[in-house]
Amino acid sequence: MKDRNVLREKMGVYFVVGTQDCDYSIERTVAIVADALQGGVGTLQLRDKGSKLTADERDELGRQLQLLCRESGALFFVNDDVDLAIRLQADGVHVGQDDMKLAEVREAVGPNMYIGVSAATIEEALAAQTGGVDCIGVGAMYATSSKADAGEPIGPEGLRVIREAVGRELPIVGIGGITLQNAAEVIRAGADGVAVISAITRADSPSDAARALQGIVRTV
Ligand SMILES: Cc1ncc(COP(=O)(O)OP(=O)(O)O)c(N)n1
Ligand SMILES: Cc1nc(C(=O)O)sc1CCOP(=O)(O)O
Ligand SMILES: [Mg+2]
Repeated sequence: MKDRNVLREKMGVYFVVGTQDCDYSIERTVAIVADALQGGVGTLQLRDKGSKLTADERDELGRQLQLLCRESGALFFVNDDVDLAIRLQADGVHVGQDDMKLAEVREAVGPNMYIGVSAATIEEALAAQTGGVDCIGVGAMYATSSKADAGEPIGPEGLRVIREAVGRELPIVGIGGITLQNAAEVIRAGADGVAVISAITRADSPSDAARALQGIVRTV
């Protein structure tokens, strides 16, 4: 059953990943996720943008990652692919401004799946809130090399004005270029958590990186 407070808590360290972030290797992706979950990742999003996987391979990867999440008590989200989220009965699905519209996603997934939407402006965030979204991914916070079509960085000030506009109730994560060095200012600007790819996939130890991010989120 959906619970906004559980979602807010588990979004503290939100790990977004696909094989394209892990040398296009399914085994490496699974190993990095397993290690990162040990470090305290509370939400995992499968974001497969590589198109190098067959549909069956993507489903199987999703199943493996979902099982790891269940074992560690983390939430499992699917990016973009609403049908995959439904097939796996994921905890949540994330869509951007150019993906399936929020109302259609809700119609497709029903009332019990979390829906996250991307927002870079107050207008986008308020439209998502009015449409009944469960959480927002705000970005790009900083320059990122993990998403070729990320927009201009909005920085902590961009997130702060979105937080002011939507109020305290709606869970928000910052995303895009977030590192151990700048995560604190994202939380201080009003985010409930940080969504990252490279801060974990490129760390020597994914679990240590996740643990360090969790420490920052909890103490700021
Ligand atoms: C938590 C979170 N926030 C934002 C995004 C970006 O979604 P989108 O704008 O649809 O871009 P793609 O990820 O699909 O390239 C996200 N995935 N997760
Ligand atoms: C998936 C994604 N969405 C973004 C947005 O701005 O909406 S930025 C981004 C990539 C995040 O990767 P990294 O932590 O390595 O910068
Ligand atoms: Mg998308």
